Amino acid sequence: MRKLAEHNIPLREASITQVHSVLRDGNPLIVHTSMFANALASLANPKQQQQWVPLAEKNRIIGTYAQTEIGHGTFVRGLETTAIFDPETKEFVLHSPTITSTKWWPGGLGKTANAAIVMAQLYTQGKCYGPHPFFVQLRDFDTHHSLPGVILGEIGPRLGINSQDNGYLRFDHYRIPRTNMLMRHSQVLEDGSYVKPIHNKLSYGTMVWTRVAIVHSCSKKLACAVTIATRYSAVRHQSELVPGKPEPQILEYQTQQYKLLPHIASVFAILFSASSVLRMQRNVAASISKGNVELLPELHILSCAMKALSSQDSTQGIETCRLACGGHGYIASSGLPSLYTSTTCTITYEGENTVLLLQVARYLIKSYRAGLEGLPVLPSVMYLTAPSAMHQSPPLSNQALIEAFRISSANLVKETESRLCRQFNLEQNFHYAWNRCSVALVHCAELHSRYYMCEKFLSTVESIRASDRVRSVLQDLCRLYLIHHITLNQGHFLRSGTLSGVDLSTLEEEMYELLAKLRPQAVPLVDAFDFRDELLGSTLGAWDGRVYERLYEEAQKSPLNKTDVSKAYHKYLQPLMKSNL
Ligand SMILES: CCCCC/C=C\C/C=C\C/C=C\C/C=C\CCCC(=O)SCCNC(=O)CCNC(=O)[C@H](O)C(C)(C)COP(=O)(O)OP(=O)(O)OC[C@H]1O[C@@H](n2cnc3c(N)ncnc32)[C@H](O)[C@@H]1OP(=O)(O)O
Ligand SMILES: Cc1cc2nc3c(=O)[nH]c(=O)nc-3n(C[C@H](O)[C@H](O)[C@H](O)COP(=O)(O)OP(=O)(O)OC[C@H]3O[C@@H](n4cnc5c(N)ncnc54)[C@H](O)[C@@H]3O)c2cc1C
Repeated sequence: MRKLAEHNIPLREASITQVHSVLRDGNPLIVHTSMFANALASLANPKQQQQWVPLAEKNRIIGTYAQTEIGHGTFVRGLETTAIFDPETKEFVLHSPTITSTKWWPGGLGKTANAAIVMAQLYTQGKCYGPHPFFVQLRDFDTHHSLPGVILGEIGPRLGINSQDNGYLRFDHYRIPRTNMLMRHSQVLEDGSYVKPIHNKLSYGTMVWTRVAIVHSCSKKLACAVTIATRYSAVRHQSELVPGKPEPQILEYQTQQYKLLPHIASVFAILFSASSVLRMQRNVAASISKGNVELLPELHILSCAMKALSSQDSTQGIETCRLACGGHGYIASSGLPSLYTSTTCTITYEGENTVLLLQVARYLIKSYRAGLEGLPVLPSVMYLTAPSAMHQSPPLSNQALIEAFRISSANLVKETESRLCRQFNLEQNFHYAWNRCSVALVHCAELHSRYYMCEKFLSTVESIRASDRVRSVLQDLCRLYLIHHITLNQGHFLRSGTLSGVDLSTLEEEMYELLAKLRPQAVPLVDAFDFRDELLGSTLGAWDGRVYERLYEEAQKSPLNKTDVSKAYHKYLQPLMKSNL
């Protein structure tokens, strides 16, 4: 927190800096500095901001974002916590009517936070207006005791991020002033009348913002993992490449290069996509403050798409890096296990990936249908019904590969939409038909999202200001990324007829050449991420390459090594040895 102040970084931007990486296994303040700060900035009106932001900036108020309940995470409209307006006292009464309405998961909620943005079903004048955000004090600001009517606790150990206190929360007819409803977009007036927002999903804004922050953080996490695994692969010698010759660095094996280099490329692909979504988010935020919400759906879809892809790619990439380090990848001091456990949760939180991809698919199908009818569609999906430009680029050039992605994605959407129509004719119910097509719909969303990421990677590399040599390495990396993802998705390209079997063999051949060409760049590329050793926190990935010494030194710190003979020997082992069992 001192570093944030020193560098003049506003609280709500902390999560897209490296500050949180210092505490890699999560920390109790992360939701305070990210979602809570953002919710105040984007959902509170100016008066409320004056009241709470300075206190949050000074960490007098420490907040969390309490939305998910035991019974509902994905289906936000199904939340059960109620906030009923009482016009007599001009207060909202917060209540948790059922076990399933218990708030569950919020980071920092268990022991750290003394306040929360609570999402609850708003009732006024006898009508329910759906989930709305409320500023709620949970603990006394001086004693930190939970307040009467607030029942709080921690949910217990998790797969990872155990340095955070994820919590539960229940309300027993707990009263808060009317003015604690975050009123930037919708309001309840003193007489209880409800004022609608200009777009009914504006109260979901903090989720959109966090999804964008997650994309950024995923590129950092993956960058840490590839740095560790690549440096280690340059230090580690194993087996014989040529019988009788010295053991080579494991990075010499093509299979090892295939494990690492595509993920180094992926760091850039995610990072460039994150920058592009972040730019869009800033534009949309500026438009919203002028009352224009036209681009909000596009931002929602893009942030869902990029959050889903980047969390999946970084999680898989980190696991591949861990496996690429053999046995030493399994030891905690390698840093890889905690990178994995603190990244795999990004697949689930802030919108479970399948669910987010289905949001993207819904948008693709709607846009495809609108395009067919000649109705206006937003730029990112115009290609679904726009004529192909395949023939204009030299065969298998980068541009041709991007076009192949675009056409294959459009083709898949077209095919899936027909399937949806057929299914609808059978079922006579759109929702059942949708469910019967949902695996294919997720594939549509994945291919579209991959197309976007490839396109961003290529366009950024083409426009980046860099020396010719640096640009040439990035171009090779980008080419590797494109080919790698084409080979992983080859079925789609064959089905759309954009690439032939021969094309795919040619590309595969080129990929193997690229692996060899990029091998000497692997260490410089990860060194260029410029992580300090303290930040990587890895015995395998430190700058100086003293892997074995560091592993040995770290082992000395094991509490079991404090004494030669452990207490357990006297208590359990010796009796067992003497028992003749
Ligand atoms: C946080 C910083 C990250 C940095 C991390 C760094 C290090 C990591 C280390 C440790 C960190 C550990 C933890 C801390 C980090 C983060 C904590 C995570 C916090 C949470 O985990 S916090 C809870 C998040 N919980 C969700 O994420 C719920 C997901 N569930 C939903 O989000 C919705 O429920 C949805 C969208 C599934 C359905 O919603 P629905 O049922 O209401 O809507 P419906 O499907 O009917 O759609 C009607 C029309 O609204 C449109 N629409 C929907 N949403 C929109 C939006 N936002 N903007 C504009 N339009 C939108 C549709 O596109 C459609 O449009 P159309 O009609 O035109 O088709
Ligand atoms: C580490 C961590 C930190 C978190 N921090 C917070 C926090 O700070 N604040 C907060 O409010 N919440 C937080 N959460 C909760 C998180 O946002 C939810 O867990 C997440 O949104 C998923 O919801 P769920 O758990 O209800 O899963 P579910 O929705 O029950 O998902 C279970 C399965 O059902 C499937 N499914 C659900 N709906 C559909 C559908 N419509 N179509 C197809 N398949 C579907 C999913 O794909 C998944 O396979 C956190 C969670 C974790 C793990």
